[in-house]
This record gives sequence, C-alpha cells and structure tokens, in this order.
Amino acid sequence: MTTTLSQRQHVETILSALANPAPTGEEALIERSWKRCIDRYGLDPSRPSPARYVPGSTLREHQDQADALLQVARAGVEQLYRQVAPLGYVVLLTDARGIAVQFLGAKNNQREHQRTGLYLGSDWSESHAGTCAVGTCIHERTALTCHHSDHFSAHHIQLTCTAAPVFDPHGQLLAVLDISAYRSPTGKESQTFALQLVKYTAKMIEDAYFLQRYGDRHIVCLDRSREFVQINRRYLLAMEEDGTLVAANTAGRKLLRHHGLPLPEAGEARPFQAWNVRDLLDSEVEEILAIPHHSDDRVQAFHTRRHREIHFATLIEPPRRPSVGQPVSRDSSLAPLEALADDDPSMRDTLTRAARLRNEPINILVVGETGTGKERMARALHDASRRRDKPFVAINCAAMPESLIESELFGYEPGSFTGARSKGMKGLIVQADGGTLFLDEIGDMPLQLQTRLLRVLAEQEVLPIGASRPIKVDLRVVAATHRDLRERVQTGSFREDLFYRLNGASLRLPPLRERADKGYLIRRIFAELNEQRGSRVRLRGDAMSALLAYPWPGNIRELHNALHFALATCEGDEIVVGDLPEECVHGRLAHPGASQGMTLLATTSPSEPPIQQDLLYRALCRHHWNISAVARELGLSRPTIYRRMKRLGIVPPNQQPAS
Ligand SMILES: Nc1ncnc2c1ncn2[C@@H]1O[C@H](COP(=O)(O)OP(=O)(O)OP(=O)(O)O)[C@@H](O)[C@H]1O
Repeated sequence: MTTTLSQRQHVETILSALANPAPTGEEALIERSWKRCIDRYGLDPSRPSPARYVPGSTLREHQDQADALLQVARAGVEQLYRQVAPLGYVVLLTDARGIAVQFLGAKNNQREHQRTGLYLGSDWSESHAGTCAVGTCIHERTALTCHHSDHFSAHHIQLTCTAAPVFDPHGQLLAVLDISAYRSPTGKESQTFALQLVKYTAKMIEDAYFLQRYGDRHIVCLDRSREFVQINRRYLLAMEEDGTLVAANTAGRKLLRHHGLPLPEAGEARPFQAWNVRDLLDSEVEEILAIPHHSDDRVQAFHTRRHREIHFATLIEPPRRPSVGQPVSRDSSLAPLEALADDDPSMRDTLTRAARLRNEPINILVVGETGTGKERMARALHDASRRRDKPFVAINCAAMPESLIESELFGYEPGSFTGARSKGMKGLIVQADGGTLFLDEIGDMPLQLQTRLLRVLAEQEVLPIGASRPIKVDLRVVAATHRDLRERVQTGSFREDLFYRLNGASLRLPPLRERADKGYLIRRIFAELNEQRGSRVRLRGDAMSALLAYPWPGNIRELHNALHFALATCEGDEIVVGDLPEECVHGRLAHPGASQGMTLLATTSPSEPPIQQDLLYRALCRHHWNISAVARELGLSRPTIYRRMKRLGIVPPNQQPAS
C-alpha cells in the first residue's frame, strides 16, 4: 500500500498536535488517544493497519457472551440501520472489547466492508486499530465522532465513524454502537446529527436492557417534562417495594450523583450504599407506589430533596411482586423455603435442592457456619413437607448436659432411676413421631449416644430407659452442624455409619457476608421484629448502608441481634446509623469522611453502649461541635443530640471546667 500526500500530512499533523496538545473538548480527547497509540500501544500512524478478525469460533464465543444484549438490541440496531443506510452508513455493534458482534451493511459492498474492518468479527480495540470511534469510545466511556483525520492510522482517514457506549444497570460497559461511512463531507459538523442519532439509539438499547433486567422490580421513570415522561423516560430507577434503590440507567446514575446519592459503579466493592427513593424525592414511598392508581394521567410531580428540582414521575410495576415474607411460588407449600432467600445464587441452588428433598424419606444434614440459619432451614423443610401438621422437635446436642441427653432423647419408664419422675417421661424422639426431629450441633453428640441414635435411625424404634419393649417411630431427621463432620469421622470422634445415615443429602448454607441478598434479609428480619414488637419503626438509608457494608462474622444471628438492639434503643420512629451497635458502623467510621485516630475523651455512661458515645463524639469533633451539622449527619434532631450528649456526659470543650 502506498502512502498518499494526505496520509503523510496526517502523520505530520499527529506529531505536531502531540507537541502542542489541545486543552479541552473532543480535540483533546482525540489527542489523548493519539498519545496512547504511540506511548502505550507502540503504534505507528504511517504503517498500514489491516483489519484484524477474530476466528469464527472466537466470534461465536463473543456473541454468546453478548447474547442477552444482542436479543434486546436487535430491533434498535435494525431501526438505526434503516435510518442511516440510505446515507451510505453501515452499523456495527461491538462488545466491550471492541469485537464486532453484529453488523448491518449493504450486501453489494461486502469486499470493501471486509477490507476496512467494517464487518462482523473485526477488532476495533484502540490498542489494535488506533484512535477510532469504537476503541476510543471504550477507553473514554463517552460517545464521539472519529472523523477522517481524527483516526490515528493514516489508512482510516477516509472514514467517518460515530459511536456511543451502552452501559449495564451498574455502569459496566456492555457494548458500543457505531455507524460508519466511507464518504462524507469534510467538516466534522456534518456528523452532528449522526452523533445524536447514535446516542439516542444506544440509550434506547440500554433502557430496554435495563427494563428487561429489572422487570421484577418497581421502576420509577423521571423526566423534567410532564408531557414527555411517558415517552422519554429519561431517568430510570429500579427500586424494591420499600423504596431501596437497586439500580439506575446511565442518566439515572448521573441524577443520583448530582443529588449526592451515588450508586456503586461497576468494579467498586459492593454493597456500597443503599439509598432510598425518599432520599432523592421529597415524598413517601407509598406516594410513589400509588402513582399508577391515584393520578389521572399516571404522572406525578415531585421535588428533589436536595436541589428542589421538579421532576415528573411514572411508575412501571412488576408483573407479580413477591413482597417480603410472601414469596411468589407456583406451589404455595414451598413458600416457607422460598422465604429464606431472595436472589442469592448459592441460596437459590440450596433451596431448589431442598424443595426436591422435602418429601423424600431420607435424612438431611444442614451444614454452615454458626448462625447461618440452619435451624430456620430445618423448620422450613418441615413446614414445606407433608409432615407439616405433625411436631417439629428441636434438640441442641451441644447445649444439653451429657447426663440428661439420654433421658431427654429416649425417655424413661416410671422409677427407672433415682430422681426420675414417677410417671416416667416420653422422650423427645417419641414426641417427634410423625414429624421432624431436628438435631442441632450433631457434631457435639457424645459417642455413646451416637450408637443409640444410630439404632433409632436404623430400626425406626426407641427403647426408653428401663423399658423392655421398643416404641415404633416414624421420623424424618434433619441434623445440623458447623463442624467438619468428615474430619470428625477421621479423628474417631464421630461414627462413620451415623454420618452416612444422617447425610442422606446435605444442604449447605453460605455465610451472610457472601450472600447477595443481604438487603432482603435485613428487611425481612426487620419486618419480623417490628411485627413482634407491634411497632412501625423505619430503617433509614444510612443505617441500611452500614448494615450492608458490615462483614457479619456472626452471620444472621448477629444481624438479628443488631436489629433487635437498634429497635430496642432507638428514639422515635426511625433507625439511623447512630442507633446501630458499634461493630456494624465500624465500616462507616473508617469512611474517608470520618476523622481517624480519635480517642474518646468524654466520660462514659455504663448503661450506654460505647458506640453511642464514640460515634456521637467523633461526629461532634468532625463538625467542630456544630450541633446542627451533627444532627444532619446522624439523622437526629438537635434536641435529641443535646439530650444524648447530656446522657452520655459529653461536654463541649468550651464548656469544660478549666483544669
Ligand atoms: N432466612 C431467615 N430469615 C429471617 N431470620 C433468619 C433467617 N435465617 C436465620 N434467621 C435468624 O437468625 C438467627 C440464627 O438462625 P438459626 O438459629 O437458624 O441459625 P443456626 O445456623 O442454626 O445457628 P447455630 O449454628 O448457632 O445453631 C435466628 O434468630 C433466626 O431467626
């Protein structure tokens, strides 16, 4: 390939631009890319850069990975092609690595398409193709036109290409939509409409993907114009029924950031912060949920809390909404199992397995760290099984004194030993007849009792102490342990035959720190506690965030206790971060905004949990004892702050007695 005069001039332009870079705007963006091409990728603008294609099998892999998006995008890409084809453009959809996974172009020009790389399977990554619309869009995460000599390679300078990114609901780049033409007017402004059209179509694809991904949630659509909100749906926010925001489209994430409520971005450690729609809009969640039912045109106006901007909202409701505590299930008998988890993949697998096993005549071993909900699982298995109307008897093998286990489990005949009740006693195993016997901490059962239990399981009969005739029992045994039973078998402290008898099937519960449905569990336990106490306390977004960020070494039990503590000690009808126990806000104290290394100087009240003092004291120091600022940060009223300071013995420095 020979180098033409214009190509030589192009190389010179690049070199001189790099010597005097443009400070801002799209020019600067293009020049940044040129610099990367030279410094980072070692490309040479004068060298031919033939189109590179991935092999067919690799292309299929890329297409498979992008399949969910391709399904959703197809209609949008085709519509775009119909709009631009008469002007000589082709349309490419690439994945996030710049591989063209979809292509639409005139059939009679196929050879030229393939030669230039405007074809299926071509690689438009910046590191290979140099500055170009797709590759530079991937790098800069923004829509742009790469017009003629904006391209790095002198061999691309006849092209005009315009690309826009498509992001997933968490800000991760999914794809790039591109239109390219071989011939176009010299001026870049000729592509202004092309840029708008591609951006618009990319947004349509992104939003269609969003609506499909979050079709099971409530979606709040916002726009600054009442007339267009139904059509434009500029900002999309997916939320739980209690208003917790779970995702937003690109515009929605920008809106949230603008109001100081950033959602976690892809690549950031999550969970990060749980905001509620109430934090954005000056409204109760109930009002938002009522939009489709109470307003004439199904549009409602709201002010944003922070900037008092007016936004018009519509609401897309999920087709069937599993409300907390009332999971949707085709078979209602499965409800107790389904209520144990939301969308945690490992729990979903465990629950599917549990559902299959619930009526099988085999014993089940539930394993998981302490406090992961093993007893809950056993109870749910019982409630979902045909035995649900019969007793569920739970025995903690570790908590019961060894001397009592035998009589408690097996029962005894009248007068069979000193101290025995005169009428004898029905053992727990017999009490569980027809139902489920739950043996918690089975790993701690003494060896001698393991032998007797084995007999019960093998023969389905119990011989009470002092009795001469065994009693027949019909049992389903669910055992649980946080120990490694196989290791116990190897060290000889657990009978191998009993292990196999109990382990007809096993169900593993993940620790809470690994669960993706922490938010669901928090809301569920909170709702249960509220119900038990007859209260209607709310959990505010900052408290929810602290709870989500905490690693929960004590698992669900610790979470339960933390919520219980907060409910018992909070003032008013809202739990804020300051109401939580110390450990749970630890992550929050380590937040960059918090001052580090500060010690508690104030006198302490023995009745008050230390965190209440520490947290309040730190907040006061951080805000230079400005009570209003502290009240705002902790979500409490000023009088409450004063009351707490008094109760905790915290005295501002300017009121402390001179020493
Ligand atoms: N899915 C759930 N929904 C609501 N609360 C739960 C759930 N799972 C567990 N809990 C609560 O967490 C606490 C601990 O649960 P559970 O006793 O079932 O755990 P465990 O694994 O059996 O504990 P251990 O190993 O100490 O015996 C209990 O208060 C229970 O009510």
